[in-house]
Amino acid sequence: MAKSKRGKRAGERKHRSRDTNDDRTGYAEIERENANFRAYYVAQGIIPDENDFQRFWASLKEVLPTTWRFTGSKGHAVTVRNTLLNRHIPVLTNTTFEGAAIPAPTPLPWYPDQLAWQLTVGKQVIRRSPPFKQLQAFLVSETSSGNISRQEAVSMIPPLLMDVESHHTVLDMCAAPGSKTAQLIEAIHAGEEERVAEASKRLNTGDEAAEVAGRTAAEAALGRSTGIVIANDADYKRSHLLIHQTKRLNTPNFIVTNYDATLYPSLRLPSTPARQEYLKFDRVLCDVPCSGDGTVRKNPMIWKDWSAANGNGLWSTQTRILVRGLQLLKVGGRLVYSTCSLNPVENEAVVHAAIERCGGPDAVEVVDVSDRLPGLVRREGMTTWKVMDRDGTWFERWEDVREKGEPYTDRLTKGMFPPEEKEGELAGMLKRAVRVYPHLQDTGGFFIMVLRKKGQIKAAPEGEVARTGARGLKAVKAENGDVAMADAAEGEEEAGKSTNGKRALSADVEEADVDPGSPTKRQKLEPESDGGEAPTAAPEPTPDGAKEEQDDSKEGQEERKELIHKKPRGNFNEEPFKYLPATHAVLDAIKKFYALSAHFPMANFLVRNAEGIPVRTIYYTSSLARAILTENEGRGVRFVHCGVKMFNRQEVQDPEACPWRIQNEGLSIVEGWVGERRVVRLKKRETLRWLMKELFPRVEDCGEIKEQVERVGAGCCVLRVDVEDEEEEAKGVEVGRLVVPLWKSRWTLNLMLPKEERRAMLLRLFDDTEGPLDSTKEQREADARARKAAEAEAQAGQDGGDGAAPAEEEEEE
Ligand SMILES: C[S@@+](CC[C@H](N)C(=O)[O-])C[C@H]1O[C@@H](n2cnc3c(N)ncnc32)[C@H](O)[C@@H]1O
Repeated sequence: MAKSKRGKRAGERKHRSRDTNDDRTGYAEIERENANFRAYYVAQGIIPDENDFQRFWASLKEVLPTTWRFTGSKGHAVTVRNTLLNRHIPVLTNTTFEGAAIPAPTPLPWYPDQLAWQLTVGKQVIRRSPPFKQLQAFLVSETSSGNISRQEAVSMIPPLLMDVESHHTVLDMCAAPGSKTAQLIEAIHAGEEERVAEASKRLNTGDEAAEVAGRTAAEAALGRSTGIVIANDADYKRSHLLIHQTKRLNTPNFIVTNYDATLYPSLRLPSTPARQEYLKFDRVLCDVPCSGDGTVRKNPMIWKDWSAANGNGLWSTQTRILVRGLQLLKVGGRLVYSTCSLNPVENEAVVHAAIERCGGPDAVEVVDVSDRLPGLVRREGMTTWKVMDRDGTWFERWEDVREKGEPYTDRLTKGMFPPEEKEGELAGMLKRAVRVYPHLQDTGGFFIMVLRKKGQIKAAPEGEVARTGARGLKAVKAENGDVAMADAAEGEEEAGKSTNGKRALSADVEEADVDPGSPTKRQKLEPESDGGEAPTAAPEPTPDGAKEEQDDSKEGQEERKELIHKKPRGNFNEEPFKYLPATHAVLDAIKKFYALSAHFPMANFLVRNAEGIPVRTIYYTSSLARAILTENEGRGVRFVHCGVKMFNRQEVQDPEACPWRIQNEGLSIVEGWVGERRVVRLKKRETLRWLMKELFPRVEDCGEIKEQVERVGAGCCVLRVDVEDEEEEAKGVEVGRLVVPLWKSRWTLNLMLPKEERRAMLLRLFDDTEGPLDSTKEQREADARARKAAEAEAQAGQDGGDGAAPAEEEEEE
């Protein structure tokens, strides 16, 4: 039995050989071996059993399976997943290629609801086997419409261990490109569809008494999530990747910032005159920059570039990010620290040092997650390891480094070493880490540790100077094509600079004086240790540091003055976020036209210009996002993004039509609150197919919805699709419940869907591989004739023509 399993596996491998799978230019030539890399991990004893190590080492040379997640709200993700399950999997099962059995995709056993999958066949098979080709077309189409996200399996683990709830404040400190951020956003919105449906039924039937007592935020009464995800990245350009990655999630509970996470500022919240409140987080993710050697299967360049110095050089930044994360965490809150590195110096050593700096196990504990994610094969954390200097000298204890003196004391630091008490509480806690090795279940390598803050912390200064900083930081390709930063020239930096000064990697640091309670000021207060003395405790930044905000010295007053009307400095070019008054005339007109429910929070709309004028686009944010943006306005905070496009201005000639059309992005937020008079209901599958297929279908051909669209009149309305087709559903093709903005011109209709989404839906729901039809010439001519007739009518003193239908695809701002 075991033999036949191995045989099959070998067959699979045959199809995943580098020749067929690895098409990336030049990668095939890279030698997949590095004696130093191997010797390092043998010496570290990360996998003590020799045979096990051999398997581990061999697996690093294998090409990684393709893995993906179904994304978006759970209901939607499940609908798209069902197409894979019901339409593709039956055909793919028992497929052969050149006489060998080809494995169908399988769900990752530990990922909830079968929403993450892996495929182990090579590209050649995919290209040449018809069922796999069809699968590929499905994956490509759903990826381009944002329903599928390609993500490394192991990279999906950290957000699952964060236990995010809908009211949580969540900080993702090193977030770009944002695959984990997307999972955190999904977690914030989990269960929302059901809650909103229930609230909408309750409030729209006038049962206002049923508004939940004690829940003050407008969202809570509407069933919407009240939490927020703040995603941050030090790299300004990469912070924009976060906007792209999360675009299809259309969340108003989301802010992107651009800071060096070691210096992340305390953000203000609405306060009383007596006390300034600051934002603290229920959940923090520190998915820190790392050497990335766990991603070597995907990034073969690591075979060439690997060096122990990479890991040593990152220890200081990683530790400082983690300490800052713990400071920003609420007491009782949960922080996940993760890397795609196998190196204990970047993993257990960082957590160990950070916990010690924050007051030890009494203040911060490691959470035992061994019973979580059943099906995920893992190994426990390490409690002993050694540190290797870049010249190859190994050290078992910090004392040995001190004995040898320079240059080692310049390059290594005490915090890189394991706990002295091997049986102590901290060492015991380090075992609770989750180490995932590539050979355990055919993945990349990953490290995860879940921490809980037990009480207020006062972070001690860095006890030892990590003198491994470098002037230049070399980019190392890491997971998701991330650029992880590793030291290029370890030890080149002057002694001491990397502790209190900023590393080359740091974001524009000028903004650190945004908040008197920011870590920069704190660090200025921290005396530089000579490497052996007991560190003096430095207070945790605000809110405990709110006292500093009350500093009435001349210096303090000057500092506060400076904060007013400050602009973020450096390469930062973002328009301001200006909220519209709820009574703004434009909002009033919108409210009337769409007959918006009185419950909809009209105070949460913003525009992106300094004057606060609705020119082209109106965005919507959650109430908490509004509180954060407005409280920190003028403080120079580097906010990069917030808000979902809700209304776009459209030129219309019909005076009855509102020029502000609902955007597809914002529709799911507002649709439940749009009055019946601007709603059209569709029940037949064929009507939907036709509306998707035709770019400009004529009103007179609308069949079941003709009367309704004539009734709503010109402008934007909400199309509610609720198709019941048992026959198709039995074949696994669920339409589900859909809501789409529909533009009604005088003679034609236009479904306001982005092109890729329209294509993906045509393929998924109707097996249509051609995509939408441009309106036929005939139809254009008919439209032109109709327009002419309308003009003639207008001239004759009757109604004017209608505005041009908006383009099919939403334009970018
Ligand atoms: C491992 S990647 C993060 C991957 C991301 N969490 C995901 O799942 O898509 C590390 C990120 O940290 C950023 N980074 C590096 N140094 C940083 C710092 N000091 N503060 C904040 N971000 C930093 C890098 O630009 C990079 O995008």
